[in-house]
Amino acid sequence: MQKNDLVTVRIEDMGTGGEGIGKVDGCALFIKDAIIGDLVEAKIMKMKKNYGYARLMNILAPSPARQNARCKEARRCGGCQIQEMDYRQQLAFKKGKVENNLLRLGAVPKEVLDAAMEGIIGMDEPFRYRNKAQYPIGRDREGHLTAGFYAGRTHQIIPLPDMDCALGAEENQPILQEILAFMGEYHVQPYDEESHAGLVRHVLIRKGFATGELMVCLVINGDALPHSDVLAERLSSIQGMTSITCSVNREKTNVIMGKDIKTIWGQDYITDYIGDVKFHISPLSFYQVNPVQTERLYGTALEFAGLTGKETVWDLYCGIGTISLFLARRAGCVCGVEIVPQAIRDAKNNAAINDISNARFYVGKAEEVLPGMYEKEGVQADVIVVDPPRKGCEQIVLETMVKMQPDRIVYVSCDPATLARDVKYLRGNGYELDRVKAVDMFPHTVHVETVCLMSRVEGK
Ligand SMILES: C[S@@+](CC[C@H](N)C(=O)[O-])C[C@H]1O[C@@H](n2cnc3c(N)ncnc32)[C@H](O)[C@@H]1O
Repeated sequence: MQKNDLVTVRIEDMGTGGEGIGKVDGCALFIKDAIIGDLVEAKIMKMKKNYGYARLMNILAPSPARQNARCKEARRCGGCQIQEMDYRQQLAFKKGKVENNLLRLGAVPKEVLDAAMEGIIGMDEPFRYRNKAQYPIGRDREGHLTAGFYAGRTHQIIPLPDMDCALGAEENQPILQEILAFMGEYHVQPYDEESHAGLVRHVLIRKGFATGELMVCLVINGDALPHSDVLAERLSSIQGMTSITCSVNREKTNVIMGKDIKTIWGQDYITDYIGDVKFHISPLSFYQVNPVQTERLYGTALEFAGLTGKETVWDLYCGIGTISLFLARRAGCVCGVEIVPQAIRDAKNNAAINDISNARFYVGKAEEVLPGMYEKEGVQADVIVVDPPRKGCEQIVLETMVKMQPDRIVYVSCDPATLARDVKYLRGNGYELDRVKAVDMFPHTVHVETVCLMSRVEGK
């Protein structure tokens, strides 16, 4: 096989990026937009020794799992990878991914996994789940103002079909339309990356799903937005509008938000709830993007933690303290550790607005704070919750957790491969995998979140 060859391939698996994988002459081919069960014609784009990349040319026989994407730009937009796959099949694919990693990388015996696996929590309505959207603003090929998304691996803006993303809130559409109309009328220029000229770079929209409150933040390459009072008047008539701000970003950078936030109208934050915990969210705050599934994810973590009201809980990699505060009302005390100082400031503020006084938060690396406090102060835990970034827990964090001998470790993970690696270590050091539940936080993407309960085995 060589470049430009046309081949016929049956798709048998899917890669981590959602690309279909099929074999020709024993050689694996990765084909974007092909899904398990498709028979496709593909054109070879690049060949390595044992694998290659091919472009989908024709679907010769569609997979029974294939469906029409709701968004007509689903293939070009980097946001969704598997929108053309039936939702039940997406869930089965994600559950399988978690199981395969635990079996193969985690060396969990099949009978242990079968007893522990409790399935995957999907969404009843897997669209319009995102409470946050960030749209680059620019011009389309004809020179019209547009909001859209970047085509895969480029900074070329593809206009959003009808200014609407199927995963975002319905309010995003009238907000974007109002902003673009305003910019046209008052000759406010969109930012141009190449010349570093123009003003409006991005529009951030957030919605509190529990409160209906809306936030709009325009990221600008300047100190002020001209005629901002006119825009504020127009946007504030949209039901739920609570906060209109500008974020000043004059840097030549791919980082979207600038740190200087100026309020144009209303408050500089919106309020939302996860369960009965209240959060103040400002333009720069981290906040989970799928609130419906977040509540289910944290509910699972809470259930697995098995709290009676007396326990000392450590919540490592705690972000703005969402899990910590969710657990605090049912625990003796909770200690959160997080590397980002602003997130810890938000966590403390969120504890205060909820009258939660049994949560303490520490800024620092989990791999330094936890071992340091264990060695110096002999801190203990009944339950440890970890929700690390994709790379999983540092070895020293795992070692310290084992030394602390909590009864239960609740591991919340966004990467099944590093989860499996860490489960393997914990199983080899006195803990057993008792319960596993996957949660689909991001329908139509390849991502999957997992919650595991590891319980201490007596006598080990
Ligand atoms: C997957 S997020 C979890 C956030 C939080 N549990 C939540 O649900 O909102 C991982 C968090 O770990 C933080 N982080 C990354 N590396 C860290 C480290 N070495 N020590 C402590 N926190 C870290 C990140 O800033 C991020 O907030």
